[in-house]
Amino acid sequence: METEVDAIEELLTIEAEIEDVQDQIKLLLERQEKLHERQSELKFLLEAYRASGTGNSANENASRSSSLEDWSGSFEWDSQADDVRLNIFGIPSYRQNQKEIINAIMSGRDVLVIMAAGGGKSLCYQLPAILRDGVALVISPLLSLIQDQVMGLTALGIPAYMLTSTTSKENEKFIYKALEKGEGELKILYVTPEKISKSKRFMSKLEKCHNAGRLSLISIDEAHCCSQWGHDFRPDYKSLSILKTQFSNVPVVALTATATQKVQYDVMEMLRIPKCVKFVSTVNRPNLFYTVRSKSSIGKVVVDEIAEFIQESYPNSESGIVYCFSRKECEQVAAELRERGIAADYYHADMDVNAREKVHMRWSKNKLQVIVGTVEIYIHITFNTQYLLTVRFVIHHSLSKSMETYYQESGRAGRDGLPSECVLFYRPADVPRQSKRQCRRNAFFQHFAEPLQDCNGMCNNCAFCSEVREVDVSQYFLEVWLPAAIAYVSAGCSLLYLTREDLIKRVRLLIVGLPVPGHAKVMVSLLQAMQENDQRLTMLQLVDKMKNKKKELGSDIKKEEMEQLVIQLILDHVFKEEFQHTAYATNAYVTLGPLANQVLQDKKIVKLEVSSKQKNKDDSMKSANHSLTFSGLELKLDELRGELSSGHGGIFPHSVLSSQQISTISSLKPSSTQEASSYHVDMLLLSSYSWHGAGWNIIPLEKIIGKLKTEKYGSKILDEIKKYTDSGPSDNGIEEEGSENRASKRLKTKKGLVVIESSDEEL
Ligand SMILES: Nc1ncnc2c1ncn2[C@@H]1O[C@H](COP(=O)(O)OP(=O)(O)OP(=O)(O)O)[C@@H](O)[C@H]1O
Ligand SMILES: [Mg+2]
Repeated sequence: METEVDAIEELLTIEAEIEDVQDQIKLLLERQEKLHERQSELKFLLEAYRASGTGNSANENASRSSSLEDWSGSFEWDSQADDVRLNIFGIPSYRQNQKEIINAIMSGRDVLVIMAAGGGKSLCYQLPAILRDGVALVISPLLSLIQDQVMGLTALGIPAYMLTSTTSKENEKFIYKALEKGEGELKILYVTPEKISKSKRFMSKLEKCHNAGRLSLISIDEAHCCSQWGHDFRPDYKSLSILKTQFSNVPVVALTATATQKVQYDVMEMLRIPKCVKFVSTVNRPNLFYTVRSKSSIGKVVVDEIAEFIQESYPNSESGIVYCFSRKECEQVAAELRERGIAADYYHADMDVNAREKVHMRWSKNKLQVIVGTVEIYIHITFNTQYLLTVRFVIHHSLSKSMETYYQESGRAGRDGLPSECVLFYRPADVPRQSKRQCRRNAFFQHFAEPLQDCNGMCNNCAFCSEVREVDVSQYFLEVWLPAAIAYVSAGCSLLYLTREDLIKRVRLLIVGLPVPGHAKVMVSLLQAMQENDQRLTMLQLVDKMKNKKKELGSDIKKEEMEQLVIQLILDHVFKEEFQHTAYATNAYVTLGPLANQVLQDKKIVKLEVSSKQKNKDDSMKSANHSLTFSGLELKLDELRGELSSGHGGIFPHSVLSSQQISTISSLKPSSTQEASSYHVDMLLLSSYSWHGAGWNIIPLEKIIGKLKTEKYGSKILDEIKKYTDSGPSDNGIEEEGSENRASKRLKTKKGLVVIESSDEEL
């Protein structure tokens, strides 16, 4: 005879099984979505092949086999490349894929590079540009980016020029002569895409350069601008297709930090490089700590929290960016941050050039700690990237327009590879899309179709557990479910004659009490009714309409919870989002999804996750304080690079010594400029973080910063080290650590599970 306990047990088993089935459905739906996406990409690609007449199996085979080629082996230019890398660029070792990309370009192949922001894409084309004979043409979307690159290269003694509206007549003459006649020293020439599409004169000079065999390579930076599917489509990038047509034997290198599969195909098609070798590095930025915080609906409270976060985490005025939704909001937030004692100013497209330049200057001289910018298109690249190298935190006061944009914007933090933070203030009302309670960086992996990687506790969900209570909103609250089931069984109903499905149905009917359907069902019915009347609703409109259903619901549910419910329904495929793009905005509508009927027919349980401990989030924010500050010798070297940069025509301090180089020098404390022993120093450098301290000062400075910088600044740097070491050990008597080590140790001890060990990414 079945007892009450048996029935409850069986009920629980069924519940678990149903959940399991639902999870599987969810996975299958996700898979279906991916397959659809891939299907449309392939169709698109085939069309493109047919249109450009390049679609034949030989090409496809060539493209496929290219990915099998080994680009990491030995090549004749290896030692020359190593020499340029270290002695001109001052870079001690390659990062992931850099060597392979350089080898492919040097072999004359077209290349597509997808590499994270700050991953080191520039070196991939700049190094071959130096090694190959002739002039390399670089197309970059913005003047400020171009100025930034040319200034950096000039500081390294590389003959780089730009041909833009700001180029002097004298330089223009020099450039044209160099292109036409090969006179003068010109290795890298930067232009905007408009130069290609609009200047016949330039194109004819370029043709002459090519005819004389002097066009060494063509590099297209921020290549996602080619694609209408990308977040920064630039019509002028379309005209770049002419380059491969006209200069078919010159290798084309397309580089971008963000490109979904669709965008990648678009870029290949647009630039006519179907046989290119593709290098996709992970989107992961292991040095960035991601936090999502709930955002108060009261503006002042949000600014209070931002100010408190900055002051507590970055007391030494480390730089950061705050992104806001509108220009007005930018100005307001900047003013409110100033009122709270933070050196902040706004930066947006409506400002005149002088005002913007002023902000640049104050920022570069460390007079401004925070730039408040708009999340509008281009902001992430309009700002001179050299200033961004030492950005320690990026705060989103408002959500970005898309995942790509968020990745780009937040990726402005920690471009020097050192620990940095990205904080997103989120209200469900901002946009109906949110990652579930899962690892924050998984959202990137999923979006860019990359296999999941370990977060290493570098986001607030993985680093700090928070208590989550699940509430069943499909019918009625979970708390009512079991007691009612027990009551039903106790009432003496014989359940033995019922099928499992019947059992569930009946128990549900009893719990629901028929006239009181759950919130999820009411919401789905409401949306269905609206759709039947051809009306579209945004999330806010839907939530608003739900307020009128209070009677039907029989209980109160807060607006925020209602918003959260919409999101949960989207995640559960009960609803789906539909985006409508206009020139100025993207409208997001909520529509019925594939599982809507399941809810209407009481076949699907919707559980709402309600965080019961807000405090955890706040604690996590405080614990996430792992700001990077210089101390001891690092501070001295930081001051020295400031002096040297202003003494060398106002170049960026970073061009003299990068923060990583400062860190390495402070750890290794070299005592000579040149090598005196036959150690395999590269190996030592790779492991320097664990071996720093007494005894390793046999490593010459030249091996850390390269010949060129050593010649220019070596004696001053060694003087500084000597002065510092002669003045005795630090006050507290503890062996000094590199800032990176301090930061990672702090992370380790505070959170118990965060590991940022030195890796091949870090030196
Ligand atoms: N192998 C390396 N080791 C150390 N630092 C490197 C290495 N390669 C590049 N860098 C440095 O990393 C920083 C970022 O490089 P770069 O500007 O090329 O990034 P990017 O990939 O073009 O990023 P973005 O998408 O933001 O333009 C620069 O300071 C560069 O000198
Ligand atoms: Mg770049």
